[in-house]
Amino acid sequence: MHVRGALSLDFSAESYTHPTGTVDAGTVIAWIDKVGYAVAASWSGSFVRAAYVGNMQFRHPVPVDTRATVQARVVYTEGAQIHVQTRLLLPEIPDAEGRPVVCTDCLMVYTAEEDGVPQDVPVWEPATERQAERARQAREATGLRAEIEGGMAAMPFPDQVGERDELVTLRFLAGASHATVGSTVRAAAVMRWIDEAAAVCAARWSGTENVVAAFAGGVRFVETIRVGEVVSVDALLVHTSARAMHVALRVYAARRHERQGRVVAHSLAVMVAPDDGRARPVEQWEPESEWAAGLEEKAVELVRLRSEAGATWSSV
Ligand SMILES: CC(=O)SCCNC(=O)CCNC(=O)[C@H](O)C(C)(C)COP(=O)(O)OP(=O)(O)OC[C@H]1O[C@@H](n2cnc3c(N)ncnc32)[C@H](O)[C@@H]1OP(=O)(O)O
Repeated sequence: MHVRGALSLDFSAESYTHPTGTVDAGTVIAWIDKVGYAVAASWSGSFVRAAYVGNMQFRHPVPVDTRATVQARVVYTEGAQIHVQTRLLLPEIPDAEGRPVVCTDCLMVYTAEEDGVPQDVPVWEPATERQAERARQAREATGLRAEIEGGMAAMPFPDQVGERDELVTLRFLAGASHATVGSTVRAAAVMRWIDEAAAVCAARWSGTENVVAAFAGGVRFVETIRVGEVVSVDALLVHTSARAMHVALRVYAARRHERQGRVVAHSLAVMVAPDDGRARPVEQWEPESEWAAGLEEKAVELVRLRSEAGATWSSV
């Protein structure tokens, strides 16, 4: 049955493009964005742009050559914004209750635009109690998100790091294959670059090639990136717990003849080195300067706030 404002699509990754046997977070996010985008665009009847990609707890790996279903539905609208709840499940793999295992879920916020100008969208009217509850949660999450975003923007990245600090910068050229309508780069492409930079940073620190994202703390897109621009992603290790690495991420874009990039997005990720399906212990990192200690404290608090926001969201 077709429900307006909702869509479900199936995906599968092949083993020759994913030699580790499981699907990377960048690909998973690209699938989720495809379905979320389609739902938001069909709801608004216009072009939409991702303004925010919510927190994702990656609870279960997605194996290659296995059907993965992404479901998305509108849960709230406000002016030009469309809030879309998404989740990825594996119909062929049952959880403890015999239902398809849910690998991750996430809230996406899209803005409807016409020639770069935000356009109000038809109002989403909840028809059931559960829909009303989800709309209420989305409305409330807006306030918490603003608090988190303020904290992210205030996180100072250092100009220079110490010897024991792990800072990785990856650079990409935004190409036509990364673009959406209007020659700006898709959210999913930025998310993939962020995941790749976080993975290299965590791999270097842990000394193991196989690292995966256990948690991706939402991405706030501050500005658009245009095709042809040079995109740099800074990934900085800011905290270790016994088995996990917190990585702060900042994305810059610059026209190719410019040296100084502008900040276009920021995020936080929790990476682990899995061994037989469980995270294994990692070497501990200690902040060696005042700024590093400040950054660590802030990052841990933000990941906690973000995890809480995600947990509240997924409980309905
Ligand atoms: C949908 C997708 O799968 S996208 C693809 C990319 N990601 C993946 O494939 C990962 C899929 N998930 C998995 O395979 C498993 O959940 C694993 C390997 C990540 C983790 O397995 P477990 O060891 O059982 O997970 P567990 O919940 O104990 O967490 C491991 C560590 O990460 C930390 N961690 C996980 N999520 C968070 C979070 N949101 N905030 C802070 N720390 C976190 C835990 O605290 C723990 O560290 P600690 O022991 O130092 O406290």
